[in-house]
Amino acid sequence: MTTRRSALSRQPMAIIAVCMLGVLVLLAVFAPVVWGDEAVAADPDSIALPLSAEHLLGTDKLGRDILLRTLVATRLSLVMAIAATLIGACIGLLLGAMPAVFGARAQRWFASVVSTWLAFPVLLVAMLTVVLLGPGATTAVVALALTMTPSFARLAQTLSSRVGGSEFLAAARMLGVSRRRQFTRYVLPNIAEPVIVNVTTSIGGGLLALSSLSFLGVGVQPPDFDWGRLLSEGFGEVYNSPVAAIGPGVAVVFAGLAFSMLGESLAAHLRNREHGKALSPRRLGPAPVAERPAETPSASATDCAETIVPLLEVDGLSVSFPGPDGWIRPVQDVSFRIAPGEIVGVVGESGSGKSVTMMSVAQLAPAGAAVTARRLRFDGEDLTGLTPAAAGKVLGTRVGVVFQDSLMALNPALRVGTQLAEIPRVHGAVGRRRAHEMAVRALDDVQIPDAAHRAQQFPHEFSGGMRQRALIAMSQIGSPSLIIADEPTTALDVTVQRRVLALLRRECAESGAAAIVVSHDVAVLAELCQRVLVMYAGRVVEDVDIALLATPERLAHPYTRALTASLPDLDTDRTTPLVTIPGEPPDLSRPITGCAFAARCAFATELCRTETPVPVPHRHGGRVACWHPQDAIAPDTTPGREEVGA
Ligand SMILES: Nc1ncnc2c1ncn2[C@@H]1O[C@H](COP(=O)(O)OP(=O)(O)OP(=O)(O)O)[C@@H](O)[C@H]1O
Repeated sequence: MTTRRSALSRQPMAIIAVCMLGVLVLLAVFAPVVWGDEAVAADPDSIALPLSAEHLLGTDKLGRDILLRTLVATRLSLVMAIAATLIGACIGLLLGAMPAVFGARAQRWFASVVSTWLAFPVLLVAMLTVVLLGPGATTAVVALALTMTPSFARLAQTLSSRVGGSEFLAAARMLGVSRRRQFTRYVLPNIAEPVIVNVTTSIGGGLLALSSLSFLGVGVQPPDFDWGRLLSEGFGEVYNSPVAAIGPGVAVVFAGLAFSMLGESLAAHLRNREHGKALSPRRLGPAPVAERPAETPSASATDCAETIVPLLEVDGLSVSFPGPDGWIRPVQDVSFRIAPGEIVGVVGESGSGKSVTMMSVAQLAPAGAAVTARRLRFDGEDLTGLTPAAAGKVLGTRVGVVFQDSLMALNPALRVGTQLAEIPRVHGAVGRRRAHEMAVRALDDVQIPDAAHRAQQFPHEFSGGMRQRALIAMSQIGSPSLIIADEPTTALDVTVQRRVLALLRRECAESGAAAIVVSHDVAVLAELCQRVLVMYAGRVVEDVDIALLATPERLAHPYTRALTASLPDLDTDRTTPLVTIPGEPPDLSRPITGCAFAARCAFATELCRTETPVPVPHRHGGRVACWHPQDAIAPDTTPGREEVGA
């Protein structure tokens, strides 16, 4: 709550809006008390006076001071606008959000009522109300509330439809939570914020609408007066005293602006909060770049396959996100190479930075990420220092990405075939018909039955496995040299997983594309990959031949050993509890001294707690970043490590 208040109080627009509202509230409370009598008492000696020092806005035809009347009218004008908006919002919320806790039939009925109501012209509703109730302040409030109700209902309907289909509400229903409680505890809190923002801005609009009604003579009736009434009277005298209409006019604009600005500030604040409570990068200073000890050769320079020109070469990749207390560093000094046609796995505990690393390589880092690298080369082209947009252009169709969540990765509003065809159309300047043929062929290639028909369908009409295959087809359609698959089978059941994996392997074999496959699943990687990068706390701690995962005693890093024992695979008995690695991964928002795994490692020494190990070539043929590698093949003779011992 403190954060929320302080974040809002940093917005200049919010400060101005609150000051303006403060003035209005003071006037609404005190003006009628202080100037109430003066504002209504006629003075025959001061009839229709022009502006003067005594009467800054002149007087009306009964000799009353127009400025004082404007100030006194603040209370009635605000109360009416707020009341009408709140009534409209409450009825709208009931109509729009209540159906979420009833069945689909009720939702359809309520949706029809709201749509019909929305179709009525606003003026017609207002006129009808006046005809039925007769002119007056109450009528104006009712008329305004009735015209506001359907738009609030539509907003609530849209917002609550997401909650209506949510699993937590379904669970509440199953638990027998009453409808009233479902509405107040489950639906309302989840739609409250945007509704509150809308109510605030609507009060500004309501003020204008009420003033118009009073101006037209169907709102507040004498002897009562609001700003609209005063405007109407002022316009009546516009030829004698043009300033008479200025006061109430300015008041309406002032109050309308105050509410609109407050609403906008609230909306901006909520938008910012969606992106986390992070400090702005400007306040945080430049993003940190991981230092490499001077005497250590670059990991990529000592990497395997020296003779092969790598397809992808990543050296010293670091990714940071602005956080509430400083930079969060989920990826630090990551280096690796991928040879053409090679399939490499990436494994590590949740939060170890696998996805952020690979998405950063593909120039798809999440918004707000600060990505730096000493070297980033793809297919002979140097991407170092390019903006993500420029690097993304270079990568074009040469990198295909298979995302984890196929439902989120596919555009729900476009047919699957159209989405696939978009790639050759945009990147290959291929004609519409040819691009569509390519899309159908790509779907057929990934064994989607009746591909021509399926291409016409929307993503929600596909099963999870089919969507994932469509994503693989999408990643292939541009004939990429590298596929980055981020947990491509996590959401699928075991049988479908195997089919999707076989497909991915076949696609890579046929096209000769290299692939990076991020997964929690050792079996997935074992079926696909030749090599695996093991990540811990944002660093690659071991780079090892996939075959060694089956023989943990030959793995060098204590973390890799613990991880292979803890990760489930396709054949894991899910009814028995999984082995867990004792301890917690480190907090990435704090600087880590030494090896990040030291606190959880049985072999850690003082050196591990003070010096960060970098990946160096190891006798198992890969690389390992550990002061005490554990493989039992031969005693550790790595220079500089003898004195530490295991
Ligand atoms: N948009 C973001 N803003 C701030 N921090 C982020 C953001 N995205 C990721 N992170 C940070 O990066 C860390 C690594 O995330 P990443 O998704 O790469 O982990 P992962 O190893 O792929 O985990 P998982 O296997 O659960 O997907 C996260 O724990 C989080 O702290």
